[in-house]
Amino acid sequence: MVKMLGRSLMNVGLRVKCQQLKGIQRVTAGLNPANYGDTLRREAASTSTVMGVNKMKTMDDLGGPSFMTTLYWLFIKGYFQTTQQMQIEHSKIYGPLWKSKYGPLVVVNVASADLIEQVLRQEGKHPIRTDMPHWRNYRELRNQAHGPLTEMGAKWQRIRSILNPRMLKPKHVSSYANTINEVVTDFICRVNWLRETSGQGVVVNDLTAELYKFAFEGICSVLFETRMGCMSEVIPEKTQKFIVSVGEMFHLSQVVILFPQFLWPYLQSWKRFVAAWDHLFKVAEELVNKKIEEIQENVHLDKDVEGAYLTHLLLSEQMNSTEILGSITELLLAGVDTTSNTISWSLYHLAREPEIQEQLYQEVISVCPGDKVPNSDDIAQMPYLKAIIRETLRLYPVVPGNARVTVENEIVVGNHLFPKKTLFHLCHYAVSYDENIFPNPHTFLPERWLRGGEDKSKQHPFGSVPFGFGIRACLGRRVAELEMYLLLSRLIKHYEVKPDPAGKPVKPITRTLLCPATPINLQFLGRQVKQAEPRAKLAGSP
Ligand code: HEM
Repeated sequence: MVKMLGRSLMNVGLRVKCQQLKGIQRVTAGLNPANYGDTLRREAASTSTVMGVNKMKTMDDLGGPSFMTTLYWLFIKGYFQTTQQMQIEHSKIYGPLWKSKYGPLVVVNVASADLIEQVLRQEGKHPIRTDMPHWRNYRELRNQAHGPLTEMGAKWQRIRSILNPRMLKPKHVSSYANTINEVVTDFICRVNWLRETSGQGVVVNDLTAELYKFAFEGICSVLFETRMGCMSEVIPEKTQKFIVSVGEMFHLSQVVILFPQFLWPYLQSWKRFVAAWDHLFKVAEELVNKKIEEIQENVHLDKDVEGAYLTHLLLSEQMNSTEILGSITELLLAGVDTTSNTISWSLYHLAREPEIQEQLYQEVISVCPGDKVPNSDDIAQMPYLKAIIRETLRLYPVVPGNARVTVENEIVVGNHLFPKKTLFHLCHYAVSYDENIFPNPHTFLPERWLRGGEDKSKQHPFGSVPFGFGIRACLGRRVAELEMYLLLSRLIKHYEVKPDPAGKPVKPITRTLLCPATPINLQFLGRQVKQAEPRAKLAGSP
């Protein structure tokens, strides 16, 4: 029966090898999460025998470091800032599934694509990442609403059903291209100004800090059709403080969580964490209120009320204003460090690998010759550009370790039965460097993502999932991709990037999100564009 199923699947063109028949059972069962779990359970029971009696392994049978050993790794061996690397080291010691203890909290670490797939396919109807007690505690303290990042259960599902359409549907997302392109144009002008004022020829220092401004400006233009002045020579203080607060909040997040909750009110880091959130909510509130006033004015003047994301949210009246504020704050916050860190790493590698950069340049000018500015349709014809972003996210997944708490059922993962409420840490960073899935894992090889490429056909669908999986996956994925494609294609069209001659290799660190440990400084050499784009004329030759 299974063989017949295998044959028919091959007949309809699915490339499934015969030895993966077990996989077929799971893939087909995976369409129904309940069956998927049952299949794993049967397999686990049939392979685990204790004194001749079938008995499934449990969490107690898992190895892993004690709390003291974990503290030793974090603070004596110095992995606190490089927990992504600790994933790799621990998986070498304990295998792909192990448990770690953080005080009373037990975390099950999962560091293989197969096992991550097993967890995610059993995540249930309302998946939960973690209960994020510190983020939730802030909202209770200030009486603020939860947004998509922090909400749970049916309430989360309701929020996503309201927020999803205009963030994820291709026709809506491509309508943001013009707005984003305006921000890109201003960024190119800013790069030109930075080169001129850096006093170091064509070097732009601390590119990531500049890209934070781009990303904030970009997400604000999508959500509010408002410009925040991030691209001007002097950045408004409030805007600059928002960007700093995002970084501060992510950084303090991983400090606060190490302490028991009753100690938080006495911690300096908790007070700073609260102050950072206060600023994020304050800026978002001002922007939401400004939009409400604009709409009211237009209604008063009997004008048509049209607009982008927030306008639709307000007009649809599906959420009250507190709920809108909770969601908008979380969207703004999620939109800053994510895209900017990714583009920083892409440019860092392109500067070091001129052949890859040249191939990208050729692709961009062949689709958009002369002064043509890429739009969404053009991007669809740039597979190499997309492969570069994909490969960047493999080497530097912004979320290096994701999580799931299984609240609905006990689940089977890797022949072990886990009770409800088990907290799984999905070690995406470690899996991204698995040489069985990605040969030469440390090499920046965009080709591996090209359709028809040898590597692509071998890849495991859960080998690199930078935007997460399933119904809880990244809400901003489509907007983030559009921003990154438009920016990278136009930057490379205008400039040849090269390493700073005085620069050193840059390594990643984890501050909840993966980011560069030291500033990325690059040279931006103007290309000889025959007909420059109007506002980017400033970006001339060096
Ligand atoms: C390179 C860019 C980005 C990457 C790699 C990224 C990655 C992720 C990942 C891994 C998750 C967790 C998904 C899961 O648990 O399965 C996530 C969630 C989320 N992201 Fe992104 N993200 C990016 C950009 C953005 C942007 C620009 C926005 C806002 C417009 C955004 C908004 C969100 C939100 C709201 C969630 C929570 C979704 C939920 O829990 O329902 N992200 N993102």
